[in-house]
Order: sequence, then structure tokens, then C-alpha cells
Amino acid sequence: MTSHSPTSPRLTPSRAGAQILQAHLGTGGDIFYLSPRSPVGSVPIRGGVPVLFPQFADRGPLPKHGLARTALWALVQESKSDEAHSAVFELALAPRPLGVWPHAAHLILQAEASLHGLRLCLQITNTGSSAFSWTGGLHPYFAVDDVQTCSLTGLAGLRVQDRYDPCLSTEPGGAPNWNGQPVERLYGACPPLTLFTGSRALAITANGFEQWMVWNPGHDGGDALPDLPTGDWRRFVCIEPVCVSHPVSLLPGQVFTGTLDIRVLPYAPTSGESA
Ligand SMILES: O=P(O)(O)OC[C@H]1O[C@@H](O)[C@H](O)[C@@H](O)[C@@H]1O
Repeated sequence: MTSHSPTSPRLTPSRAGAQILQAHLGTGGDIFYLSPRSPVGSVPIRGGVPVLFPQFADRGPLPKHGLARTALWALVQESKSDEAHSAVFELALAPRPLGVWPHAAHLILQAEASLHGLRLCLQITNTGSSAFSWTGGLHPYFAVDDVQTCSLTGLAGLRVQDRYDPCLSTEPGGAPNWNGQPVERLYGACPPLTLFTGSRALAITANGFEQWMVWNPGHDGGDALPDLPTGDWRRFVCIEPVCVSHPVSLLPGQVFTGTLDIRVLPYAPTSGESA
């Protein structure tokens, strides 16, 4: 058995959905929320980083959030040292009967936790003979001390679609209204963000993806989820790098690459935070 320092970066990778269930970033601690409840039905564990492909949420005929998050991926590479932990998963999605997904794709998810942070890279190749379009991305559940007092900067002024406020067209900035109401906002771009969780600050950067989705089910919605303990809706916010409004078209042989980088910033919890 190999020992490692408690400050070594560590991942908890799962072949089910290529889900990174947890990332321990040394002195930055565990950065994801992971529900202690078992999933109900054929859905993934709630928490960590589910992979969404080829359909975002219920915007299409496929099961919610597509086929990749419930598929069994191959863990093709894993390496651990005191300074890093990396894992590489692969999945070949074959055409489905009945024409629901008549395409072929090869997916690679690379995850690397290092002393500097966490990098996730999703690569999607069209391995079939016809073009297809997809929506989806990554769905990280960032752990926060209390969603009602955490803050997120970098979104002010962006175009936004709010599921619960169709009149809102521009993100006003300031503290998000995480006061127990559900939040589901799809932004028109994917700029760098900073999340103040209450005990740490995270720099969150995405490339290749086109939009941020920010989601929290709120008090009633969270407590209605059978795989979430009562009150745990307060302990996470999902900040998801996605492609939704403009489905990504891939010709045969074409490759999409999207990355998510998370860095733990020096942070004193008493310092002021503003949007
Ligand atoms: O409960 P699920 O299937 O994991 O989905 C969680 C949420 O994921 C978000 O990305 C969607 O915007 C929400 O509509 C959805 O409810």
C-alpha cells in the first residue's frame, strides 16, 4: 500500500458516467459536493462532476442529460503521485436502435488534480459516417458553506435566460438571489468566474464550451429530490460549462474539445466579496 501526504491532490473517479465524484486539492480541501444518498433509478450519484452528452437536460427526446452520464466508461489510464492524480476515461457510443441516437461518437474525459488545481478536458469525436449535433457539457456541483451567503463574480452584464423570470435578459450582477428560491440561469457566454464558497475562493475558467448554466434547486426543489438529504440544497451550487443554445455540429471525423480549469485562490474569509 502506498502512502501519500494529506495535502496530495486526489481524485475519486468512477467509471459510471466518468464521474469525478470528488477532487481533493491539497490545502484547498474537497471542492465538490457529493450526496450521501444513493441514486434513485437510473440516474447518477448527485454530486461531483456528471458529464452531459449528447443532450442537455430535457431539451430533446433522449433521457435527461443524455446518454454519457449513465454509461459505463473505460478507465484507460490512472496515475498518482504526491503532486498529482490523473485519470482518463473513454466511451464509444454506438448507434441506438429505433433511431433515438443513430450516430457514433468517441468520448474522452481527462481529469488531472495537481497542486495548482483541477483540469477536466472533454473530447468528443464523431466516429460515424454522418454529421450530428449535440448539446451538453460538464455539471460540477461546487461545495459551498451555504448557498445563501456564497457569491459568484464575473457574470454581471451577460445575456441570460432565467427559467423562473422570463423577463430577465441581462444578468444584473450583485449577490445572486439564492434565498431558497430555485435558480436556473443560462448565460450567453462563458467568461472566467470566481466563486467565494465561504471558506475558499475558486477561479473557474472554461474553454471550448459556450455558456454557463448556474443551477441550484432551492429549498422546496432540493428537499423534494429523493437523492438529496433535507437541507443539503444549501451546500452546493452547480456552475456548468455547456453548449446549449447553439447545438455543436460535428462532421464525420471532427473533434470537439472543452476544458474546465478550477484553481484555489489565496483567500481570507473575512475579506469583502462583491459581484
Ligand atoms: O436532477 P438532474 O437530472 O441531475 O438535473 C439537475 C439539473 O441540471 C441542470 O443543469 C438543469 O438546468 C436543471 O433543469 C436540472 O434539474
